[in-house]
Amino acid sequence: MATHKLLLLPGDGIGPEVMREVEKIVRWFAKNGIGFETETDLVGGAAYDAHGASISEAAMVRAQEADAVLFGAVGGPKWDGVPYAVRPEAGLLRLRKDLGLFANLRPAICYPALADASSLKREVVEGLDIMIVRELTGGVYFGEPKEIVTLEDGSQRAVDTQLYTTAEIERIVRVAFDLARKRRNKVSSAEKSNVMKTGVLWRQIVSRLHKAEGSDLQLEHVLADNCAMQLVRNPKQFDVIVTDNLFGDILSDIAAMLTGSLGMLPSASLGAEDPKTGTRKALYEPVHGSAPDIAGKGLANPIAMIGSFGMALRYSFGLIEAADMLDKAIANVLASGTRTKDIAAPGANAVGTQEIGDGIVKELSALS
Ligand SMILES: NC(=O)c1ccc[n+]([C@@H]2O[C@H](COP(=O)([O-])OP(=O)(O)OC[C@H]3O[C@@H](n4cnc5c(N)ncnc54)[C@H](O)[C@@H]3O)[C@@H](O)[C@H]2O)c1
Ligand SMILES: CC(C)[C@H](C(=O)O)[C@@H](O)C(=O)O
Ligand SMILES: [Mg+2]
Repeated sequence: MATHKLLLLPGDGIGPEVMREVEKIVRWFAKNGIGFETETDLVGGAAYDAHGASISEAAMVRAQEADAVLFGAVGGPKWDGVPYAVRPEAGLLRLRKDLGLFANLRPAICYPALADASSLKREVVEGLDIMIVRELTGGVYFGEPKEIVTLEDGSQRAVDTQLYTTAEIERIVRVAFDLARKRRNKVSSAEKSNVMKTGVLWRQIVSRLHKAEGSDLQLEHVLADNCAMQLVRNPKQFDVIVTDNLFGDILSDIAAMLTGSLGMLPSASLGAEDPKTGTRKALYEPVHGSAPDIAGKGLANPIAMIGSFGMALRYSFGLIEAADMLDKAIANVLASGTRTKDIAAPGANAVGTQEIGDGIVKELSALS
């Protein structure tokens, strides 16, 4: 039996709570013929408290050596005063950058049972299945200079730099084109070419690549602010949305609410394929954060985290049947009315984090 090496980085707040539920799923698959070898390490505030850094060098080595990293969430008010370079979120940014995880796939799928849990009307979201492809290692998150400078008069000036190169744009657009070909053949490219030079370059490159390599696909350019509005007005017009790091961060939180809750959206962060081995570095994490307002109460929805493991089965291990089965198990649990508070109907009884994990394990057994 092949054994897949997983590094689990639960992190802070609800991170460890949702990771515990994934571990139940991993154990179920291990018992049923898909072997996983897991290691666990610290990241974020938990790593800062232990080592004074938001990820240790040893954990970075483990991440480089793993077949896939499962990441919970980092951050929280406890670390508000921590210096920028070692704040909890820096650990996540370092993992993305050092592992070269430039392609962040954030699927927003409205499960049939949740069409009434969305912020929007049932008919607007029923059957929704869109894929946001977010560039993850460039843009304003990493551009230099990035600093706060104190001026002569004692006042300060803060600078962040939005920077993109041709190569960075080309590789993320190719990921979006490839995904669209397996879906509904439509790509919407979101930027702000009306005010940003990076947006102008982005649009030029998307148009050029479309002509040269993607003429089988339908392409539209959409300004990012309009894209945000259209996601709320009529999200089903989209198939694949490709966008930069910051716009992708914001648009995916909007998309999450179309599916019922931020606790529903999984993600895959992928590196380039190694031509020799055909493998790629990968990290899987929910789109949500550490949710300090509900942490420690057993209320967190673990489906975004469990769905992220499903993406690992699909994208890192090519276990499509297992991934489909996990999706079906999630859909069945939701259809049975078992819901955490964030997706429960008003007035309906909600269950806790653990009941969702247990319910999904039970469904997996029923389906197998
Ligand atoms: N990938 C990450 O680790 C990540 C992502 C986003 C934010 N953060 C960090 O998390 C901290 C808190 O940020 P925030 O409050 O702005 O965003 P958040 O995503 O943690 O929470 C926003 C809201 O969504 C709710 N929510 C989030 N996940 C949920 C879940 N699984 N089930 C039910 N409800 C859920 C929270 O209760 C909260 O009301 C910050 O330090 C931020 O930097 C980390
Ligand atoms: C925690 C933070 C650095 C992160 C981001 O901004 O990319 C988060 O919001 C996300 O969506 O993954
Ligand atoms: Mg975000």
